[in-house]
Amino acid sequence: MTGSGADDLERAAEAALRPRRLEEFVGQRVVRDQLSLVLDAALGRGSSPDHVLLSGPPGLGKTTLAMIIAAELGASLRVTSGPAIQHAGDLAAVLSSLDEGEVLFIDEIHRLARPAEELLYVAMEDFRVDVVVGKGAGASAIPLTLPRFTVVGATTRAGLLPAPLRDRFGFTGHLDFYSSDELERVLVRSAGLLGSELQAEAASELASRSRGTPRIANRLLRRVRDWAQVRGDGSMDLRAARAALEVYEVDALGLDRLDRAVLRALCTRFGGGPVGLTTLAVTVGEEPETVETVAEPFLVREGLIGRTSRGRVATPAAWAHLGLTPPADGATLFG
Ligand SMILES: Nc1ncnc2c1ncn2[C@@H]1O[C@H](COP(=O)(O)OP(=O)(O)OP(=O)(O)O)[C@@H](O)[C@H]1O
Repeated sequence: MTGSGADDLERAAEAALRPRRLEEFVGQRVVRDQLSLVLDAALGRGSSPDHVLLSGPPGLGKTTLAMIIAAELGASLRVTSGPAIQHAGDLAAVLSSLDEGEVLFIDEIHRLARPAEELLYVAMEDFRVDVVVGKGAGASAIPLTLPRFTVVGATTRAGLLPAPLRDRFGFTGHLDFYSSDELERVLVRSAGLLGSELQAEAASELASRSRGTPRIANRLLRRVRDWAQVRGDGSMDLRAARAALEVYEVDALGLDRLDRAVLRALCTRFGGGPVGLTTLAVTVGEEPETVETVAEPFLVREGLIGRTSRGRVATPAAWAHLGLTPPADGATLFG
């Protein structure tokens, strides 16, 4: 199976488990409560809600919430992404095709090309796009009025959004990592949707090793189901969970191969740091953005990596987790 085929299967598997309504959405209590207020008020007024910006590391539920927003509003959802919109005309075409009350989801909104971003400012504020007709001196801008719509933007890099764009969102929700208890609830719910029973001890073990991320929890659940079916007796118990985690090299803290590669490079190649993101990424053979948005948020949250002005540094916990001894001169930033 080609890479894209495997990705399609993964996406289909994810879609089957995705919560459809706000009450099915586990955790993120503050964001859910705030969002519920915005949506209920808009529904009460019979109008479109303010534009919504959702930020946070990958796999925490931004896309899921965008779909839930449309479902709660009874509106259809249009999906696009920053990278898919290369020219202002691409965005103008999407915007001018929107119907009244539709929800436009723009994933990775921080990657919008500048001209498209500036067109979006006016569209979000005034529900208008200025369509340029003609070229050079004869060119003229014709204002095209748009129906009311709601933009839901998602980003893993909120800091990259220019203030004029960020200011046009009436509600901003930041999704943070989930607790083990919350991930257990995600896992039990997903197991039910898969028609399997996940034993409590197995749920707890998987939750503690899913890096605070529902996407990872669901992915590990499917791997445990595979193991139980192929090498076990079919039950998703603690034995199946631990065996599957072993096969997929997920350690006791929930670190996967990339996480450990980053920590090991930091400690063994750079003496614990400080080292720049790009240098670290090249050493582990990944793009800097992958290391920064996929691996680091969890490693920093777990107290294994520190981000300093001079670069990334390994904490004593990182050396201990890898079973390594820090440099004798104690030169690490953390004493
Ligand atoms: N709060 C939640 N409750 C239950 N399941 C969840 C929750 N959040 C996410 N999930 C599950 O995790 C999967 C990934 O979530 P989602 O695609 O929304 O993440 P994302 O933040 O948009 O990721 P990315 O930034 O990579 O696009 C979903 O398919 C969904 O099944």
